[in-house]
Amino acid sequence: MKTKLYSPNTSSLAYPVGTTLDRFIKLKQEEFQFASGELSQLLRDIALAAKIVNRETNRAGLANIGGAFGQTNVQGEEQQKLDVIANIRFTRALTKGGEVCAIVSEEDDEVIDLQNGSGKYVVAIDPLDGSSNIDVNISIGTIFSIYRRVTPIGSPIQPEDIMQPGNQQVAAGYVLYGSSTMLVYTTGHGVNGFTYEPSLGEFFLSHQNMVAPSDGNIYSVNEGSYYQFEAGLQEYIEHCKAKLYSARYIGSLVADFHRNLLKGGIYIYPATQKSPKGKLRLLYEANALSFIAEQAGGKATDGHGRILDIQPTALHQRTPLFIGSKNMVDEAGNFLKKNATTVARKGVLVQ
Ligand SMILES: O=P(O)(O)OC[C@H]1O[C@](O)(COP(=O)(O)O)[C@@H](O)[C@@H]1O
Ligand SMILES: [Mg+2]
Ligand SMILES: [Mg+2]
Repeated sequence: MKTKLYSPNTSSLAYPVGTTLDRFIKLKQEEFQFASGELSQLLRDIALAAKIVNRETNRAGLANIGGAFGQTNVQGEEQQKLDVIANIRFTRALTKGGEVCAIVSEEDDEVIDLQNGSGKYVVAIDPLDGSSNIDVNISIGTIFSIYRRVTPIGSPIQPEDIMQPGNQQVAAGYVLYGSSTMLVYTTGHGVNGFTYEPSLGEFFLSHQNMVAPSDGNIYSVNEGSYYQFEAGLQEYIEHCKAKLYSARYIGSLVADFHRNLLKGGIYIYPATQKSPKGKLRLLYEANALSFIAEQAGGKATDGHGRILDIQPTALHQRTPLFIGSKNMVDEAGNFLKKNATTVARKGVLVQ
């Protein structure tokens, strides 16, 4: 019997599979009559740094750049050597690129003011996400958000340039250093993914117009903290089990998010007794992925309201995150609403 080879239906795709990231960015820019090209260049700068971090990640075990750096960051978390290296690589690329005036990074206590009079953009970045997974060879990532500064270009940076809600992002993306390395981004016109071909040193369009399934059967939450979850969430998790959903949790937000974006599912990092505001950071983790989720037709909340509408009040602010397939995020929210007590049914008090 002859085997029928799988061939994707490419008739609805606007760009050929295999278009390079550079070319894609250029073609996209041409679609917007007044685009100046600076945002395009900024995306290229990020892609370049991602290639370098990809190389460092791949050789971490050989080049003595795995393991702890020996210091803690502003959130009191132990920095890994690769956290520091990735931070240097991305901030260097953004500084040299010339389009950025300020950077907020997980690894820096304060805003990095680049003193760049012509920089129009502010970038918030988690240079290396899931860093506890580096030394055990499990997928890690980078997450970035891009904002246009709101005060006049050339004037000193002001807090309102930095503390913008996620609904003001002009672009956001992530890099997944996984079984292959991918860059996924949005500029508010859908979501596209590019796979890195290391021998050619290029990202190629592989996932055009990504669409999040509106339903799914994967739930991703650190169930080790179950006894610290509020009652409504405990009930939602039991509902997932009753429905025989699959539990999948890598412990790298980018990887967990990416899987659920492709397959359908929900990722939850809720408030716990240990972390009453959750663990994830609004500015450089939740906002970017929420923008991407919405652009792909998914949803992101803090369990109650839209992540992208949260007005930040602190640079390293944390937020609970419920993100992924729209119907699943809605359903989880309904469980929280139905049982609004913050007391766990089994276990301890959350607040
Ligand atoms: O171990 P936990 O508490 O489940 O936390 C896992 C979460 O923490 C993070 O690792 C935080 O990211 P960083 O590595 O950038 O600090 C997320 O990627 C991940 O989803
Ligand atoms: Mg992170
Ligand atoms: Mg990090």
